[in-house]
Amino acid sequence: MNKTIVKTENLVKIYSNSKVKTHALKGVNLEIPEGSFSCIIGPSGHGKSTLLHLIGGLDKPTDGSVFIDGINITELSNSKLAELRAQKIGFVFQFFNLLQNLTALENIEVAMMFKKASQKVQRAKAEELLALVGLSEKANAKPSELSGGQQQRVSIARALANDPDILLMDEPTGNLDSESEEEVLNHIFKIHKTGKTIVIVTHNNELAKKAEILFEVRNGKLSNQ
Ligand SMILES: Nc1ncnc2c1ncn2[C@@H]1O[C@H](COP(=O)(O)OP(=O)(O)OP(=O)(O)O)[C@@H](O)[C@H]1O
Repeated sequence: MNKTIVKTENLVKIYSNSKVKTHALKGVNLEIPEGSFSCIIGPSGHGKSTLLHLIGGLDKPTDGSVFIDGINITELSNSKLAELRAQKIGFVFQFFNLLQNLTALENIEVAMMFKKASQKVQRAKAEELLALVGLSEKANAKPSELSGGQQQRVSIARALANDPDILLMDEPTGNLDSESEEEVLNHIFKIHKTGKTIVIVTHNNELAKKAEILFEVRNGKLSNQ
């Protein structure tokens, strides 16, 4: 059994907007082993993205803790958290979030901005990652010149730029046709084989069937808790 790389303890998230309070997570405990492939499923609005964002340190819980590789990230300062996120976690979103004025290659290089490596080394790494997702010939294309599936493959390459241990994906195929979806999923499976821990929020039943671990979120709780 591999060591636990992600752990949550009694994770609670309440969004408070003026008069309305939404109890998005009501005490989630989970453990994810290093190198595993997990999916988070469940009905719309029940807390899946909230859980993923808290695991990745994109938002703070109202109560409870998130441990990444044994570090309680809920206790870190914002700058330490940003550092840990950059080193250990890659994110892929449904709508790609690429910078429109930059080429595919530059979008990947930007993610390495905070690294000390020379520009030459960063370019070589960006080229290697574009090749990994099968897009070497699109290095100089802007996002608007790429299909949805190709844009998502660039955003996966960008998420890998700092060689993170953990890849978190929020409905990575939610905006793709079935052909692009299959292509993107094949790249995700290939990346999993390199030893990365992968966690995907998805409504896609076929993808969920392939998960080694399935977490079902219902009404802010895991369905087995
Ligand atoms: N920033 C926010 N401010 C206030 N409420 C929020 C915010 N983000 C999410 N919520 C609320 O928290 C609850 C859980 O939302 P979340 O996005 O985690 O659900 P989800 O399961 O990922 O849904 P979907 O499958 O539709 O993406 C919902 O009631 C949602 O309206």
